[in-house]
Amino acid sequence: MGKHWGDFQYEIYLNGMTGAVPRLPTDLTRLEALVERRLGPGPVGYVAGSAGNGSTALANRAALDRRRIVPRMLRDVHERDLSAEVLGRALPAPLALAPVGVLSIMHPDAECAAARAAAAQGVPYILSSASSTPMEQVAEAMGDAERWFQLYWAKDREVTRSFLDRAKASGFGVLVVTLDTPLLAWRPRDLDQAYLPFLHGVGTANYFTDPAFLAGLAKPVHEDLNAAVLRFVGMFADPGKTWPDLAFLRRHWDGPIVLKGVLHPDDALLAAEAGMDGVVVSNHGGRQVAGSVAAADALPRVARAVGDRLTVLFDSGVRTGDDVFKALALGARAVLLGRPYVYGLGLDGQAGVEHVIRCLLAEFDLTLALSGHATPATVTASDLEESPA
Ligand SMILES: Cc1cc2nc3c(=O)[nH]c(=O)nc-3n(C[C@H](O)[C@H](O)[C@H](O)COP(=O)(O)O)c2cc1C
Ligand SMILES: CCCCC(=O)C(=O)O
Repeated sequence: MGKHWGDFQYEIYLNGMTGAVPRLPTDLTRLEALVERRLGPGPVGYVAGSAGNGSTALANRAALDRRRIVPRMLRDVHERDLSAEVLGRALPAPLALAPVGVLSIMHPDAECAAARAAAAQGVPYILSSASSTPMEQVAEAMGDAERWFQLYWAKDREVTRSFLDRAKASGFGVLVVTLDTPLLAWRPRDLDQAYLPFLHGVGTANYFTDPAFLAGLAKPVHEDLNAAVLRFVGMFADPGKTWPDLAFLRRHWDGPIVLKGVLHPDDALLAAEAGMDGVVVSNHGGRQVAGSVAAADALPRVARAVGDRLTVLFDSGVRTGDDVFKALALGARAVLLGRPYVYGLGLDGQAGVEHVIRCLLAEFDLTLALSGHATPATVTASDLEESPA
């Protein structure tokens, strides 16, 4: 039997009774305001911000809020097991930390702290290509814990191939290829603050330590940072890529490949035909296409289209345990969590990320039980109803 994540609530109550109040709020939607007070509008604006007027991020929330759980009673939820099999891996819960770049703007221990927190809780950590720490260092911080690598599919084939080789050698088992960021979207909050970390060489660590990337520079990075940044900006992604190009990745990666940023059912079918193992139904947390379909609205259509052919994962807007429940009911096998863990990192480093993971899974465990389920596997579409708009 798995551990009961919900028991975390008693730990918090007992700590509180002995005078040790929890350091961070347990309602994760309160973290953003706290971290903004601590770190200021530039970094937090970058994390919290989204594309255009923010309509997609709002739609992500609305699509989850509109769906309501219809709890069932008297179904023996005394013993519960949150574990889930995802891409051949036994996970303690249907959760992974989403790939988020440039974490050094939140905390000096950056990706290593987030990765250690994920490892301590047994949750897979997905390292961004755009991390502020080289992948080898993050891997070392994680011991043998479950880690996945997110690829920004570079224009330069040699850099892509080198990233895959390095990720493999560093023990990353699943490749997550992000498709929705061939260009950076129009992001007014960052534009108005003139804040883009990459232009200062932040979030470029994997590139600036890569032999294939460095081979394209006339001078070492420390002698001409501008040239290095320009090379990064010009090649980190490739708007010219099309579906047949996936054959290259399939040839060079033995493990599971998951395509992140799929919203149209036809794209999910193309992913299956290209020999991929899964998709993440995601609109990048509303950061790419303003006016896009909400991720939770796209999810059931994608899940229905692919059936058992692909593993369907979900992110964009998950903030609570009931959101995790709803995503599973809409057809996801597991969810990725983005901004909340980044705020936890900004507020309290590794401990802050662990706090966020434990709160989310405690709330999920209790929601599951109180809705009549002892395991995520029994949650289906019939557990939800859509409230009238
Ligand atoms: C600051 C920030 C940086 C991100 N960087 C990446 C990245 O490097 N690669 C990627 O695939 N997704 C990236 N994402 C998107 C997340 O992986 C994820 O899709 C999104 O945050 C999920 O939405 P949520 O924040 O509402 O949970 C980033 C998101 C944020 C907020
Ligand atoms: C250069 C890639 C940007 C990182 C990212 O994915 C985001 O800010 O959403």
